Amino acid sequence: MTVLATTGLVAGHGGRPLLGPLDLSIPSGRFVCLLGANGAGKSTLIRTLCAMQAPVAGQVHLDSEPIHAMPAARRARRLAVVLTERVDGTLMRGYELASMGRYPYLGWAGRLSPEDHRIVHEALASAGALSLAERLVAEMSDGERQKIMIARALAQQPRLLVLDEATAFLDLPRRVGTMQLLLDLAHRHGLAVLLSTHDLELALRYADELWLIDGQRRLHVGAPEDLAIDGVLGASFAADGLTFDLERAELRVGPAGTRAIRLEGGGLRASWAARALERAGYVRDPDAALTLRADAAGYTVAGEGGAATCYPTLGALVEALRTPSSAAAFAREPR
Ligand SMILES: Nc1ncnc2c1ncn2[C@@H]1O[C@H](COP(=O)(O)OP(=O)(O)OP(=O)(O)O)[C@@H](O)[C@H]1O
Repeated sequence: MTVLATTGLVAGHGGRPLLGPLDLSIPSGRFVCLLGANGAGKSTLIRTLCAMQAPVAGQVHLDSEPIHAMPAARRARRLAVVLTERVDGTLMRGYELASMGRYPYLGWAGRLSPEDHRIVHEALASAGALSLAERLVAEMSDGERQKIMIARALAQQPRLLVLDEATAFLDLPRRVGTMQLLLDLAHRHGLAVLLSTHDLELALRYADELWLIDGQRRLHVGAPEDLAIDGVLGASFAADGLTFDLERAELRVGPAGTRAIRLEGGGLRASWAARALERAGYVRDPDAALTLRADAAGYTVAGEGGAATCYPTLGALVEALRTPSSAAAFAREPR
């Protein structure tokens, strides 16, 4: 079921178009990641989708209702937004801040019912923030505060959860944890989730769908794997001098290596040896005269003539390959 839909949406500032026209949609249960370079227009699009700014043209519908005309309280019961901006009310404790998510549901007295408290508790648990309930928000780390903000958003019981660079200040384990949480919220709880991020590799791994803004401010939509195979990902990053490695699903600075080497062996040692070779400026070529054998004995480099040198670690191998004298010696091995 479609939660968010746009028709002919043009997003921009002061009547000047930046992106669009866009026909986008997010059904319930889908986790979408919005990617694009600095200044591509991610925040502009997110703010427009969430009715925080007016569209230059077109419409945004939330549950089939035009979002820009929706009364704020009703919108807040369906849409929760997590921004990177610092929160006010830092004298609050975690529980109090999370419970603000219930405000759109409270009557004139503004009292939380036992049911509201249960929902706040559940939201804190889902966001992995129960242990932060009694902590002062002012004394929380960025990552801890982010968890409370996600708990507050969940306490709103939204159908659509939108996060603008919500993982930006988190360390890697917490970024991975947040991505997993967002995926679970979509797949297990049926939320439609939209996250803008610069984290390409995590987005590739976790998103059901990518919205990718390229250098010409065109928006490409598709499953991460389809955008990779179609070359859209590669083309989008080429302008920044980056190469998208299709085999390994990651970005690389500059072109692939120039010296050819044949890699023998299997398992973990060989796959990590492949990475190390790339770092040392080598490309794998099954017909190359130079060979690296990765096995339990170590990493053995040999020219066609048979003279071989064994290195105990990949660090030692890369160092040798990078040293001009030994690289030249390998190259001189008789063919
Ligand atoms: N209030 C504003 N008025 C006019 N132009 C703006 C305004 N806010 C942003 N812009 C411009 O719109 C463009 C897109 O900005 P936006 O913040 O949407 O990009 P972004 O993709 O979120 O970037 P970043 O990754 O750096 O956060 C930029 O050129 C920016 O200067």
